[in-house]
Order: sequence, then structure tokens, then C-alpha cells
Amino acid sequence: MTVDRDNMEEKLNELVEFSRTSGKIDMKLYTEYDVKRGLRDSAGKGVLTGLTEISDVIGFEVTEQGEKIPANGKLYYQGYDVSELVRGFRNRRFGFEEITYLLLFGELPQKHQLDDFVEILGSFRELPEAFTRDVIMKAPSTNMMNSMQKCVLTLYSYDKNPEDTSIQNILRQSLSMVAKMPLLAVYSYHTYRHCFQGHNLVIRNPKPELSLAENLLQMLHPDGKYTELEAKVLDVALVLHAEHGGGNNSTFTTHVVSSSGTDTYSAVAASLGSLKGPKHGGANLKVQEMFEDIKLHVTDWEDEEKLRNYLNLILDKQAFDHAGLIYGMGHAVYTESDPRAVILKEYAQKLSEEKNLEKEYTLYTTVERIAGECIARKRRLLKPVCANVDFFSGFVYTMLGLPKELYTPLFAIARISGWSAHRIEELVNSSKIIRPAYKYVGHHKKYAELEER
Ligand SMILES: CC(=O)SCCNC(=O)CCNC(=O)[C@H](O)C(C)(C)COP(=O)(O)OP(=O)(O)OC[C@H]1O[C@@H](n2cnc3c(N)ncnc32)[C@H](O)[C@@H]1OP(=O)(O)O
Ligand SMILES: O=C([O-])CC(=O)C(=O)O
Repeated sequence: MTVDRDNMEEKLNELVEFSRTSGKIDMKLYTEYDVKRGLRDSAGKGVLTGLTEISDVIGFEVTEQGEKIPANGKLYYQGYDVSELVRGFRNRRFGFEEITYLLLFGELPQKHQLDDFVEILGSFRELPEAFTRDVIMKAPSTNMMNSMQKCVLTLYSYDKNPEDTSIQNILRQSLSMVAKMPLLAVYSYHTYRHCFQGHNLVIRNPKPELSLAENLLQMLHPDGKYTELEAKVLDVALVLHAEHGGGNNSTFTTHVVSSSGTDTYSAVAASLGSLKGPKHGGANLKVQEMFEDIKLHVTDWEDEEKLRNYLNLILDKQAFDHAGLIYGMGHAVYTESDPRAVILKEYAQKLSEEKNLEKEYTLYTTVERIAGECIARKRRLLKPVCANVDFFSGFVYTMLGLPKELYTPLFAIARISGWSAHRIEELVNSSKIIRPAYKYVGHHKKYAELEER
């Protein structure tokens, strides 16, 4: 049968129109039934759906009178202030491994415990035989997050015990995932460059004695070389992205999916899908694209008025991707500041001085300042809007020579530690399937035979 493409397009367009109109719900009903849209109350506060000891995300202070006021953000991993943790291992190589241990087991490791843990991770840092050829290089993708999802799902087939949801088995699978994630990302990237851009394909093996950050860099660069500074900054970035409470979209996905009793590979693939979204981890790539767009349209970066006008056009859906969002700005919890953005901003400043990119850094900080005001005014927000973790990360990665295709995968390489800790916490504590309610607001109808419709 030959397909009439034009006719098919028309038929599909009709269905598109049905999809647009049939599911449209009157916004007033959300208020009438007090629906917690986005699982948030009318003040924007998240609905309490779980308890966790893994991390604490703080965006407000409570006064003696019990009033909640915006404050500089604080983030604690298992009770430890993340800013202190980052300062604490300034001169050590395995910050991310140490933090992964902390998130999973609740305490900072002693020296011998960290050494053993690094050795265990190193032993998992290899792919099954011919996996790169048979899985990563087959049906390559232009998006590394999708490529990683495919790889994660396929690793199920290579696991001799994939379905067992005992904590022992889930921990084994989780550590294996933490160790393998950089390989999946970097090899997917090399494959993409080879298949879509015609570059030579160089696959470098991981080295068990190197940290995860060092391994990532040595596998990424064809000559395997990297500087100590590059490895250190990347290690810090991974630590800062490793965990953010149970309510963030990808970790909540981990909770939802794990609560059904599914396997680890399915849970990780689902969380990767969530993290990819531009309102979540995918924002780091969007920020970079947004800045390219701003630079194209506002030539004088010091002209604050022109920058403000352009940001307002973005918010009015008249510029950039027409989504009405200034990426890298705003957060569901933080108000005055996101502590991770504060740290990444410091690195951005230092690196921009080294690379003679001070003008670019100033553009970022100007947009950061103006965008907060513009968003608050346009969206009539009473709380301050700050830069989030995604605002400076892409700029930092670019200065480290990391390609934009790997920005969101880098987030995933880090956040797998948090997802794993939360998956275990979900299964240790709760046997209750997560199942909120949706109120039916349609109309019941009488069935009509095909000929009578
Ligand atoms: C790792 C991370 O996930 S960090 C976040 C990364 N995402 C981004 O940077 C994308 C841009 N930012 C946003 O879209 C939002 O700030 C989010 C998704 C991060 C948080 O959204 P919310 O929890 O709804 O934030 P909040 O309650 O403060 O928002 C209030 C209103 O301001 C809007 N708003 C908040 N930030 C922005 C922004 N950067 N640009 C435009 N509008 C914004 C929200 O869309 C919301 O409008 P709505 O009520 O009509 O939906
Ligand atoms: O907590 C959130 O909503 C988003 C998130 O994952 C983060 O900021 O790291």
C-alpha cells in the first residue's frame, strides 16, 4: 500500500487538534477542588510526601515569631553542610567517592573505609564484554541522556540477578551504576562524534587507580591528558550535583518507580528521563544556549537596559525558545541563594580570569542580577528569585573544555549517588506504593455503536 503523505499529514493534524482540546481542563477547577498543582500548596510549598535523612534543603529562615522569611540557601548531606564538605576535601582527589559513601551509608568514611570503597567502585568500572560495540555503537543517538537510558536498560540483560530487590542486590547494582555512568556518557559522546560528525573514534579504557572525575577526563580526551585543576573542579561539581532531597523531580521519580517494586535498571532509566527535562537537569544546557542567543541579540553586554529588554522578551515568550523561562534562574526551595551556585560562581570567576573571559563572566553576573528582578516582577512573585545550580555550571564546564553534549550527563553521573541512596531509603522504610489522587472532572457518557456516532 502506498501512503499519501499529504493526506496523512492532514489526518494527523486533525488528531493533534483533538488532543489539544479534549484534555483541556478549566483552570478554575484547580482552585475549586484545591488541587495541589505540581504537588505544591497555594504558597508554593511542596506537599509533604516523605521523610528522609539523606539531605536537607533550606531556603527560608523561621523567625522567633514563627514567620518564614527568605534566606541564603543551605544544603546538608547526611547532616553535613555541603559548603564545609567542599572546603574539607580541597586538597584530596576523591571528593565525589567520599560523598557517595556518605550519602549511601550515613557517615563520612574513615581512611581505610574510603580506600576500600574506591577499590570496590574501581572493580565495577568496566562494561560487559563488547558492550560498547554491541549496545553503545548500535543506533547511536544525538542526545547522550537518551543514549545513557538505552545503555542502562540494556545492562539489565547482562545482569545475572536483575530482579532481586534485596538491599544487598540493590546496593551491588547501585555501586555498579555509579561506577559505570561515566563510561556510558563518554563512550556515547565519542560514538555520536564519530557517527554524526565524522571524527575519529578513540575509546580509552578506565584506570582503576584514578578517581571518577580523573577517569572521566582521561577517557574523554583522545590523548588521555588533563590537568590537576580540571580534575579538581570537576570533582567539586560532581559533589555539588550529587543529591538534593527526596522532592526534586528525578529523585521523586526514583521514589515513585521504586515504590512499585520494579528493578534498579528501570528505576534509573526513569530518573534519567526526568533529569533530562529543561526545567530540571537539562537546564544547564539550556542556559548555555540561552547565553549564545543573548549574545547574538544584545551586542553591547554592558548595556543593562538592552539586556533587561531582551530578558523580558524571553519571559514574554517572544524570544529564545519561546518557553517563557530564563533558564538557570529560580528554584522550588531556594530564595536568596542556592549554595551550589555560589560555589560554582567562585570557580567561574577564577577560571574566567585564567582564560581571559572576564567580560563573559560579567555578562553572566549581570544577567543573574537583572533576571531575578525581571522574573519576580513579571510573575508577581513575593519571594526573591536566585540563580540555581545550573546557572554557572555550563560556563564552568566550557572553561574546562567539556562539550555541551555532556553537561546534563555530568549531572546524571553525579545524581545517581543521590538516586541510589533514596531508592534504598524508600525500600528500607516503606512498602507503600506511591499513589496520589486525581479527581475526575469529565462527564460519564452512554456508549454508541460505531455506525451511530
Ligand atoms: C537542578 C534543577 O532542577 S534546578 C532548576 C533548573 N531549571 C531551570 O533553571 C529552569 C528555569 N526555572 C524554572 O522553570 C523554575 O524556577 C523551576 C522549575 C526551577 C521552579 O519552579 P517553581 O517551583 O514553580 O518555582 P516558583 O514556585 O518559585 O515559581 C513561581 C512562578 O514563577 C515562574 N518562574 C520561576 N522561575 C522562572 C524562570 N526562571 N523563568 C520564568 N518563570 C519562572 C514559575 O514558572 C512559576 O509560574 P507558574 O506559577 O505560572 O507556574
Ligand atoms: O530540588 C530541586 O527541585 C531541583 C534539583 O534537583 C536541584 O536543585 O538540584
